[in-house]
Amino acid sequence: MSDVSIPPKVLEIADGIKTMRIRGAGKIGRAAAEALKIAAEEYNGPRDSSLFKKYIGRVADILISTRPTAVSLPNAVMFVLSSLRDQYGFDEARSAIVGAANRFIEESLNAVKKISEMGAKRIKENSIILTHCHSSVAVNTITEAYRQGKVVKVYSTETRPFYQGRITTTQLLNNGVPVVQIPDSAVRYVMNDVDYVVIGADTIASNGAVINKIGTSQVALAAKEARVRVYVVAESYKFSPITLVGELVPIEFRDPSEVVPEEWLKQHPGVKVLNPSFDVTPPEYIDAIVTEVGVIPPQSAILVLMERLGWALEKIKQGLSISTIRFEDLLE
Ligand SMILES: O=P(O)(O)OC[C@H]1O[C@H](OP(=O)(O)O)[C@H](O)[C@@H]1O
Repeated sequence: MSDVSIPPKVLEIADGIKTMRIRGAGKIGRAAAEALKIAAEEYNGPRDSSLFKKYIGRVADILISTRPTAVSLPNAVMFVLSSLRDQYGFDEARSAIVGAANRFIEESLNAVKKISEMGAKRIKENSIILTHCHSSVAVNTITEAYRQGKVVKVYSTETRPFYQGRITTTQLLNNGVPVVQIPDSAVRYVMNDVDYVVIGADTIASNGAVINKIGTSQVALAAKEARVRVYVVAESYKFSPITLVGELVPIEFRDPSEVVPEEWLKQHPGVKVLNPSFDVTPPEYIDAIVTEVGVIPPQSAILVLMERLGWALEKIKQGLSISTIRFEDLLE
């Protein structure tokens, strides 16, 4: 069965996520849904539902293994796969995957729009905002607040080592928003000037802790010291069901060459480099999380999990853990 080949476009998406050509938690989730859709449409094996499900499971496993931290990835995959029913024949199974993938992508884009509108409402006139890394939800929220005439300036951190902050800076600039690029180390220096920190999230734990780009917790610490409000803008599929049963969110560590050039490392062979991609900001450092289902205090994260990801909780209760799951074995 493993002979049924996986379409090159699907492998290209998986590689794009791994190498961060495709990045940003929401985009990763939508790309995974798109990949499952392509895999279903271009399946060229026998028209047998159990072989098809096993093949889709194999694709799901490849997608999930690309990056570990953003829960939007496994949540998107689980959303699409949970459309399969035991009694489905081949055609039904194939169209269930395509339909669910389309639904995920559409609902995801709608959620981003809704959050931007709700988030912009929380910003007062004449505000100075600081953002960290590149979150498409944060960029949309800030842009919407700017269109409503509320934003006078945005500080955008460069976000070493991958410099996603430069994407934020150029996107805001293209949207007409006055933006100032700062190095990450200047966050505390400017914080007394700032009215709001607006950031995205890769994963939100059931206790309201936010896992976001490395450096976020330092930004939140500086904001707390200066009594600046911190808003997290994130879709409900960024809430992690496995954290409800005590599992930790895995933090991704990336290659040392993102931090220092390989040439420099060769010249200094004794130097060890640590390159964590994400950190954890505790709920006490966050004023509100803006989701498409409402604005909540971080301590209410569990309610979003119950309301939006009840289907995933059912699977977890049955003993499934997304971090150890192999969809290929499951979908026989
Ligand atoms: O979904 P949106 O809001 O676009 O992004 C959410 C988060 O995803 C990004 O991770 P990476 O750059 O893929 O490591 C950043 O940490 C960003 O805050």
